[in-house]
Amino acid sequence: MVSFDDTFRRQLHDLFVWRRDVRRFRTDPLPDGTIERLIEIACLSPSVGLSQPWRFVIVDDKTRRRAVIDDFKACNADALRSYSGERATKYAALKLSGLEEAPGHLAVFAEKTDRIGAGLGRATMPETSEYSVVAGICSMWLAARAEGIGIGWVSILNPERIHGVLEIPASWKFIGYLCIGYPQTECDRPELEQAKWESRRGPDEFTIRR
Ligand SMILES: Cc1cc2c(cc1C)N(C[C@H](O)[C@H](O)[C@H](O)COP(=O)(O)O)c1[nH]c(=O)[nH]c(=O)c1N2
Repeated sequence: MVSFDDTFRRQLHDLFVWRRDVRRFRTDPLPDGTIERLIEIACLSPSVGLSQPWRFVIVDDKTRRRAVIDDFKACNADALRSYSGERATKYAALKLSGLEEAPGHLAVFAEKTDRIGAGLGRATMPETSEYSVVAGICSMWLAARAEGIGIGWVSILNPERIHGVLEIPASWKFIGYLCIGYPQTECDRPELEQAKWESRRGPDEFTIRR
């Protein structure tokens, strides 16, 4: 049996508050095996029917990394064009990926056709495969922060191009691209809040009763 005391619960709460989406990384390398260990933690996460649909691609190859960075730049330029006025000025000033500096790159996919789990829980909601993979990413995100490692999720990418760059099986669905490394700074507020793009709102705004 394992039990958790108040001290642990307070620390866990601090972990939730202090986990950040990190875009500003130090360039020093991660100790060998760090990403593999974070993947192990992700694999402890809940998944629909225990289907474990997560698929991880550690991207070390410089040419592929460069192609991902180029894709980010193209997608980010497109995104900027969708804003105008003050929003466009603000958007242009945001740093929305740490792809250039982060020592670790990890692409995450969902395999929706695998027989693991025998389809349990997915018949009416096939999207639960993707939800399961996101649950895995969240575990990894928190576990990393507990060791002072930052993760930044990059979604400003073209999934088809990422598939091509990484030569990924067609049945894997792209979920997200993670930058992993040591953060330059720590903060208890999202960077988008600090940049006055959006602010974190209270749960009352998102909760109803029936
Ligand atoms: C699915 C998904 C996709 C993205 C993100 C998150 C998630 C969950 N976030 C990070 C996002 O901006 C961030 O989580 C919020 O701003 C809240 O900040 P903290 O994570 O609390 O620091 C994110 N950030 C960024 O700079 N570039 C990106 O492309 C994305 N994409």
